[in-house]
Amino acid sequence: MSAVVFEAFSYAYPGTDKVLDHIDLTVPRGAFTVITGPSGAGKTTLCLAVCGAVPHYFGGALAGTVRVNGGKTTDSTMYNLARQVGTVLEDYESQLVTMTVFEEVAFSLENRGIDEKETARRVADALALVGLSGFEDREVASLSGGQKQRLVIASVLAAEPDILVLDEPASALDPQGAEELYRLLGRLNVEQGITIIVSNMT
Ligand SMILES: Nc1ncnc2c1ncn2[C@@H]1O[C@H](COP(=O)(O)OP(=O)(O)OP(=O)(O)O)[C@@H](O)[C@H]1O
Repeated sequence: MSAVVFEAFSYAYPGTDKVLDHIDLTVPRGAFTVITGPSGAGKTTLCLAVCGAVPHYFGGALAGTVRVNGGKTTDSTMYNLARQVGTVLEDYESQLVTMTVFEEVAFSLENRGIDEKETARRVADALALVGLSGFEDREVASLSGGQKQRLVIASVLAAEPDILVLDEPASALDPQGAEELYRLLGRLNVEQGITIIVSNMT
């Protein structure tokens, strides 16, 4: 079974013309896929379709289907999809909701009723994966932009998704930061077997 399959998928936001028109795309399990296109091409919308925000959050009109791990996104909830798909928005700072690094990664786990011991294990593992071990007590506001982005990646990894979607993750990074980010994503792909989908401006 493929990780993500778009089948003749078209989509318009409420009140707009089609933003995506008849997309056919198969992302095999374990792939590292880069979606490129100019500004306004629909890269963000495509990312939002994988995590289910399109159409669950935005509404709008659609045709065709998007399947994640075989199931249609429209048959699932965003909550259930979040366990399968970790999403890092281009404006990743908007995903940060707590004071400290530990709380940030623990937040969604505690909301799901995962016990303290398992939460501590997952937080430690996720922070280690992104190179933020030892940052647990740091205030989120004190981190650099790149560190904040890695914290968001750790927060979504703590849910142990098998697919990671990142919308233009390098857009706010300098060349060295972008290289480090892609090295991290490569490790997550090769060592953790996570399917990666990244959008990137051409
Ligand atoms: N919430 C929304 N409501 C209405 N139209 C939208 C919304 N979000 C995006 N659009 C429109 O959908 C089209 C595709 O936008 P999208 O953000 O997916 O493109 P993009 O390729 O990610 O662009 P960029 O590289 O500039 O971020 C654009 O014409 C945009 O104006």
